[in-house]
Amino acid sequence: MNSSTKALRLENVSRHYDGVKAVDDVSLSLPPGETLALVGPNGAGKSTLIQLISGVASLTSGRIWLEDRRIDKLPPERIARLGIGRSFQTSRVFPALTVWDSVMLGTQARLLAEERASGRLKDPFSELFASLLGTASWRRRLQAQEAVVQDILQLFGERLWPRRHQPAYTLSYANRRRLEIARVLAGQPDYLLLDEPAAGMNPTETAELTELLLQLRRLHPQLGILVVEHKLSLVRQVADRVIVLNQGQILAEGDPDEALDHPEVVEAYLGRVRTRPVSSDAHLG
Ligand SMILES: Nc1ncnc2c1ncn2[C@@H]1O[C@H](COP(=O)(O)OP(=O)(O)OP(=O)(O)O)[C@@H](O)[C@H]1O
Repeated sequence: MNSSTKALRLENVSRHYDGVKAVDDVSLSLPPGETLALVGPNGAGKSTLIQLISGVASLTSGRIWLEDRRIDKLPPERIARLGIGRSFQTSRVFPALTVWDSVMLGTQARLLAEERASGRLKDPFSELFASLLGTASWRRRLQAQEAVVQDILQLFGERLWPRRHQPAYTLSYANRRRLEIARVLAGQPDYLLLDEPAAGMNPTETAELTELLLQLRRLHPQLGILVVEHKLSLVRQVADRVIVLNQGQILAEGDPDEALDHPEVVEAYLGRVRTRPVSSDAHLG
């Protein structure tokens, strides 16, 4: 979430699996500060696109850029250190770590990137000695990390803060999903990629998540968010722009109402042309 954020660009990106065109010649751009929602039926290629951007899957063809830097050949940890943080479709928290420690761990991505950029990257032994001796610089860094963790946990209201000393395995499903988002935010990414963050959440939890995303936008106006989501009430409230994927290709693009109510989109999902807008939480899957 630093001020020098650069645009994320996909140029003619494809990923094929044994003849299946999971993503087929997709070009898109996400500038800093924009929230872009990716919607489409099951199997449209949405998760694959997130896998490709985050380096978890490799491209069959095309290029991905962070401004003028090509990132599609980089491993996932390098991409994360460049400021692209992602959550997974199924929660990936470490069950035995406490909520606090899980989010603390998330602060490492940005820290490593900053130290590397400034040439102050510490080797593991000097790190260990600094922590054992409790040096002033080590204490300052710890305090800064703790302040980040506290701010992030408090974003989630009463959901995570009172549970900060509990191990993740004791959390409810919705809280584990919140924790995963908190851990990604702790890396202070410039881009946040969220894969179905509201999956499995009830309407109250979905409304809370919607409010959280709106609050994030207010607090971090430079943060670019790419959210894959089937729950259209959330999409309509948080997205500046929507891209509809179908069979790996872009079917429609525009502001939420324009894209979601496009007759071809409605027909692709519902098999008929509607005269009224797609209901707010129609499931496109
Ligand atoms: N690792 C893989 N190996 C083979 N096929 C894959 C792989 N990953 C994805 N696919 C195929 O690529 C297509 C797109 O899948 P993807 O998971 O990206 O869709 P999606 O839009 O995210 O769907 P959903 O909404 O159900 O999560 C599907 O046909 C899927 O079976």
